[in-house]
Amino acid sequence: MAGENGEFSFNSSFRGRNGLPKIQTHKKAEDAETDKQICHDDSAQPVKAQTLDELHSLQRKKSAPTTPLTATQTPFAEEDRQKQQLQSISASLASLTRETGPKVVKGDPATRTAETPRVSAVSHQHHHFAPTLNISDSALKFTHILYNLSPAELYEQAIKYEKGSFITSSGALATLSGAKTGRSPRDKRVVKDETTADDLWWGKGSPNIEMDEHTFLVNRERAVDYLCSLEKVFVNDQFLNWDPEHRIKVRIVSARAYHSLFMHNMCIRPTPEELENFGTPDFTIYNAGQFPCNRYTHYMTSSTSIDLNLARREMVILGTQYAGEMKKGLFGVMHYLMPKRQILSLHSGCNMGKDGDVALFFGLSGTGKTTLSTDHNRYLIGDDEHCWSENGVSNIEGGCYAKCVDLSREKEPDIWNAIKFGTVLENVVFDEHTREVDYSDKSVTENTRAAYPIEFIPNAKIPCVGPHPKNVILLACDAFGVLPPVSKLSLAQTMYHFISGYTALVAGTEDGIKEPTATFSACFGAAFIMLHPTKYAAMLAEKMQKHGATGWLVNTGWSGGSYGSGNRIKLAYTRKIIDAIHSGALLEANYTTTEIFGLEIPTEIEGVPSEILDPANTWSDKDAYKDTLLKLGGLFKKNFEVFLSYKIGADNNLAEEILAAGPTF
Ligand SMILES: Nc1ncnc2c1ncn2[C@@H]1O[C@H](COP(=O)(O)OP(=O)(O)O)[C@@H](O)[C@H]1O
Ligand SMILES: C=C(OP(=O)(O)O)C(=O)O
Ligand SMILES: [Ca+2]
Ligand SMILES: [Mn+2]
Repeated sequence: MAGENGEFSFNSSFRGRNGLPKIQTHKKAEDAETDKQICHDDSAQPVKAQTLDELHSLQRKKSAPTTPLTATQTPFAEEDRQKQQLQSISASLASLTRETGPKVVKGDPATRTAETPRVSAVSHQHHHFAPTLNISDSALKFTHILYNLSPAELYEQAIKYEKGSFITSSGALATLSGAKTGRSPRDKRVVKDETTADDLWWGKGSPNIEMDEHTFLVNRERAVDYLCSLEKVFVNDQFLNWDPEHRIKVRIVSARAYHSLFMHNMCIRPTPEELENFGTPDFTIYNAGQFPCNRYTHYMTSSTSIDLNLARREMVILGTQYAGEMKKGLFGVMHYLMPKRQILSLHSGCNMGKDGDVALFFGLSGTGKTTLSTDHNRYLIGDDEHCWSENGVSNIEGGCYAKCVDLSREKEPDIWNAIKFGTVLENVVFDEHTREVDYSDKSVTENTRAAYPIEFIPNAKIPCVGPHPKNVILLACDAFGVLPPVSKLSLAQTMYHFISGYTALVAGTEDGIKEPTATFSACFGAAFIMLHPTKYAAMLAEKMQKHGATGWLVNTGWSGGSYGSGNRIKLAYTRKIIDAIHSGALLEANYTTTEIFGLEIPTEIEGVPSEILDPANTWSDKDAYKDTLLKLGGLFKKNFEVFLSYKIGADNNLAEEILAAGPTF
């Protein structure tokens, strides 16, 4: 109701002429009876606290011990275990040139009591080396360790201490990744030593830019010194790979709650029991994100450096806070460790039908792995990184990392609904007051992202493992608009397109890409593979043959013209195409063969207009179509030249067949 001065208020009639009604302090006699039925403020038990501090201390209680103490486990054993854990963290953070590990203590420095923290766990380590004169200042201070905090605790840390952290209307934690909003592949370095010199893929086309051991140690020291100089660091101990036989233990040391929550979501979360018995990690990341590398350091070409040392089983991150760097960095490690065990690592999404039919979705960034593997009618095994072993497929990760640009509830409901409490939302724009996210707003970056635990998808398959794949779908986002929406591939064609790894890089995921650019990225993930592409290709061919998987090429890119004149194929059509692959219907369809690429294309698919199945039909300018087709064919041929001299598999027949499976003209 509007008041005299036009101001708006509720219930203005409730107010007396002179403002608020008077409070009655004396009970009237007739009120006494009804009074007994009214629950009074003081009728409940008083709280068992004498002071406000005491009251607050009642609010929180320690988690119950997760592993019941057995006869052989005394409380002292528990203390020993805690000691070992802190010693292990201290060792992880050790300077390589001064004292051993720093004095670490668990807990938030903001909530510590006035007395000196108890560090019995670690300080005795220093005593092996009698107190020396060259002890440094850093040895005198404590580094507080925030160890495997829960999402709720990480939210509080982020909101209290990290600028740009906010809770959105759906409960997700919005955060900014800083100056870098995508990966920096040109700043990745790998230590070349006696082993890796022979094992890894180096040179033209390889993502492995070399650095020497010494320079790695320089950067490691820089990162560790930075982290130890902080009052507190976050430590996550987690797993990679849902295949229990080939599980890898990873430790992530980072400076930001954002990074800790991101990895909490993306890696496999240990149960409390698994965490108690975690022991020594197999691999450690030092993420000193906001701290740059030194450009006077050998091999450094910018202020960003992501350094991998396989012998030390360590990775150092300097000068980028983009969290995807950690996830994809570990993926690189798996691309080395798994093939050594005869397990194929895959840059693919993966899902499974009700009848147990598994499909893999290979593709570079932005081609649809996450979108298409998240399918309401199928079980999600994972959206991005998998292993294919003798046991079948397993997800490497414990979460998904979805693009949010133009995200819509209607088109991608499962991803939309996964953006809730616990999810990290990177670089999105939201309303200051309502905290509603505007997914169409690209003011910060095109590469807005959501990282959530896989169980936020309702039909996730937990544990994230499945039988051998039936369909291998290669996704390409063709910005030229000449690749058919779907083609059935022979094994040789599958290998040809797998090794080629064609797509158009769309703006966002990699730093510096502003408009779609044709790229070839071997194995649909050259930025992450460690061995020569033919090693992975040979393993894929062997596995597909052995398990009778069918290969498909799906263009999720343009139709009816190139980028600029045509349009991106409707997601609804791509989903229908994928449905027909899963159901087996597409295997039964009639096919014709295209010119130049020699691709077999179906004439009909339920729910998809037949005329779009052959791109030749969709271009109004037929000459432009042919020219563009030849242009792309030429790019494929040129790209494949470097692979001509390589042998694939045991005999060389496959290599010849593969070459013949490419464009011919
Ligand atoms: N026809 C289509 N098929 C797949 N994705 C599409 C299609 N049209 C538009 N998109 C959009 O393209 C993006 C695909 O990205 P994403 O699934 O995250 O790729 P990846 O996981 O391979 O990096 C999503 O934002 C999706 O909404
Ligand atoms: C995290 C990434 O994955 P994708 O874009 O393939 O989902 C990335 O490439 O940085
Ligand atoms: Ca993805
Ligand atoms: Mn990916």
